[in-house]
Amino acid sequence: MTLAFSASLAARGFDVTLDVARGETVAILGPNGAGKSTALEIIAGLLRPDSGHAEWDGTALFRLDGGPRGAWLPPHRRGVSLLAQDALLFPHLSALDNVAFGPRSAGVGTDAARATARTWLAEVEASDLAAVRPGRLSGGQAQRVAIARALAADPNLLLLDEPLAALDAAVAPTIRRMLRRVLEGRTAIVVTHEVLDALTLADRVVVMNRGVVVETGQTREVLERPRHPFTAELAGLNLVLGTRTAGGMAADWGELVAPAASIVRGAAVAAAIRPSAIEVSLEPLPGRDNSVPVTVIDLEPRGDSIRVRADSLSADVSPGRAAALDLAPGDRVFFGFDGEDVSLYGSERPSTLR
Ligand SMILES: Nc1ncnc2c1ncn2[C@@H]1O[C@H](COP(=O)(O)OP(=O)(O)OP(=O)(O)O)[C@@H](O)[C@H]1O
Repeated sequence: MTLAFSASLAARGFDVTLDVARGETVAILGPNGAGKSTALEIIAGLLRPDSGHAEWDGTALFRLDGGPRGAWLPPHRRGVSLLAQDALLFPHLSALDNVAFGPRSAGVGTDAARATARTWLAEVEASDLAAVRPGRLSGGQAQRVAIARALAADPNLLLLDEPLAALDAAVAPTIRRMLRRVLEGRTAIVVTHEVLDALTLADRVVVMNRGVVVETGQTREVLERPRHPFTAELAGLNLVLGTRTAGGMAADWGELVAPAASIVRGAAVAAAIRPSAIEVSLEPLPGRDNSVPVTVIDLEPRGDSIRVRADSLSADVSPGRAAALDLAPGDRVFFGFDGEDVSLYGSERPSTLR
């Protein structure tokens, strides 16, 4: 591991261990207040944890575990560049000089620093903005310049805190594509609460909630086969935990029909079901492999569909279907889906939860 990090900070309920390998992009995914920014601030050296240690390639960034070998490297000596959520550009400097600021601070001469800055502006497809002052940049343009500025410091480790959150929906995809290219082969941690960012930018994902890591692994594997209810919620999937039976699985609220030939009976299993695969009906659905009686808890508009949250599962229906069913909280209805709509897998992830 290139970065080995472990820290706790009681005031923020934060207790996290994570690693990043050289050339790897790791996404930290989680809701507001999960501790994602706290992790970046501690790694960058802006915040001191109560205890813990972090090493980069064997060199201590900090070691606060007591004893005589304590260490605390100041932020500018860590080789870490943090693009914070509120990355402000210097208003009185052109985009080029904003990007040249890092190399200049490191002692590089003006011309050489500007040459470096031009390279990084080109890297983020913003060469044409070199002479423009920040006040005249759009949100997307300013973010390109801020990313170039973070890269121009030539960090070993790049930390990006919600790099796409402040951007218009129309601009985010082009910046996301640019970031994907820029991050290729770089060692980086990207904080996000968007599953799409994790899927497009990260090799591995660390899911956090309330200051702790709840799940980690290869991005696609974690998001398609969540083991933790919280990850399933982020991924927009129903997660059912239970035990493998002959025909599928036993959940605490009943039996689910699902194919999964390779999992032995009695094993702890998880099932993921897309809400859009579930049919909602006022009557039992004998034609479907599964017809689960549920109680509606609430209805929530989601894009062009309505999410029907029930006690055990959630289903997405069209607004027309929701109106036809005249659904309301407390209603008893049936959720129908077939075995082939259920993705069944072992619920343990022993090797990747590090
Ligand atoms: N400056 C601060 N002083 C004290 N507590 C803080 C401070 N900043 C954050 N916290 C608390 O620390 C916890 C973790 O917050 P943090 O900002 O790291 O979460 P986050 O996952 O980055 O959330 P967001 O997505 O909202 O940025 C929260 O309980 C938060 O209230």
